[in-house]
Amino acid sequence: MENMRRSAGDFTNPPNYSFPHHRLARVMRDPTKTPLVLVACGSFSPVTYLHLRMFEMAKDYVRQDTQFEIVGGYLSPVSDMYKKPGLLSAYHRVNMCNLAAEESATWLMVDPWEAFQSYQRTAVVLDHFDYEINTVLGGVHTEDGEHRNVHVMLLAGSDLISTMSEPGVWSHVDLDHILGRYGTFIVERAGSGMDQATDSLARWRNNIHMISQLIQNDVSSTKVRLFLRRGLSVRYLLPTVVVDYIEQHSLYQDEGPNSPSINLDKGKGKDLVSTKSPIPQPQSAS
Ligand SMILES: Nc1ncnc2c1ncn2[C@@H]1O[C@H](COP(=O)(O)OP(=O)(O)OP(=O)(O)O)[C@@H](O)[C@H]1O
Ligand SMILES: O=C(O)c1ccc[n+]([C@@H]2O[C@H](COP(=O)([O-])O)[C@@H](O)[C@H]2O)c1
Repeated sequence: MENMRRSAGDFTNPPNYSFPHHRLARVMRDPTKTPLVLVACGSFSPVTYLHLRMFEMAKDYVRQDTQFEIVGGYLSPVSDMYKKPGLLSAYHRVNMCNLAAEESATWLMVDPWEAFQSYQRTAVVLDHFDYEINTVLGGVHTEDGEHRNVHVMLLAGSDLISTMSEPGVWSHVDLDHILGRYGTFIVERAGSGMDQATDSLARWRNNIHMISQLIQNDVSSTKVRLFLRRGLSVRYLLPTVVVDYIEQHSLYQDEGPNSPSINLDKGKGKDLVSTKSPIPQPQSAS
């Protein structure tokens, strides 16, 4: 299954879906490198500067320490069915991500594929990107017209990778698919140690790239939501267009049905109360 490529019938698409690729570089600058697309999966409720910063940190790392060339980056907001505390509707989360991506880097896009349908496991999401970019679009080319398949990789914070060592959260088959076939860039996150995050993932270590945070910044969506509920300013924690959107639509005024009560502790508030979503029963990733 590791080397198997999916076909159209393996995926369910939301109504009127088309894969966004307007900012995907179709011609590589350096033919000696491997083209790379970064995919960040998460709630993005709301998207913050830290989410955008993850892409910039990965870009520096990729340029300095790898043989990859980034041809595009995607935010992939999770489905409403994920039912995580504080998860605003996919409609608003996707809109906010689009506003943030459009005004930020020129290579960032938002794929609404998983947001507007049933919950899709991350292994399936990465397969979807691989399928859309390499099978449907036909990959990319060098300046000499040589075809290249694009490598898709997961971009995540160390807290997300830590959950991969927690029993019952990810299926082993999916982990092997995500880390064995695709690989990941892990951005250090305050309160979630890098070594601890990857200890039990050692067998895939060649596909796991660790990126240290040289400027500590522990903005989290949880804290932003809490600030908003308390009427505190969130300006300069997230793009101004997103702050304006939140104000215009009066978002995050209530805790919402899934929200536990949280405190402004260090980290994400996750130490005080479990915010882990009930993950729907995994189907096979093959
Ligand atoms: N401050 C941060 N440092 C490093 N990674 C981060 C940071 N904030 C978010 N991420 C990463 O971004 C991805 C998407 O995160 P997500 O949308 O869950 O944001 P969040 O701030 O963790 O949300 P919440 O507070 O609602 O749990 C995850 O891989 C997460 O680890
Ligand atoms: O695929 C899985 O089995 C799986 C298990 C746990 C989490 N995930 C994904 O990881 C992301 C977690 O986001 P968050 O906001 O809970 O940090 C979200 O995109 C989930 O779909 C995926």
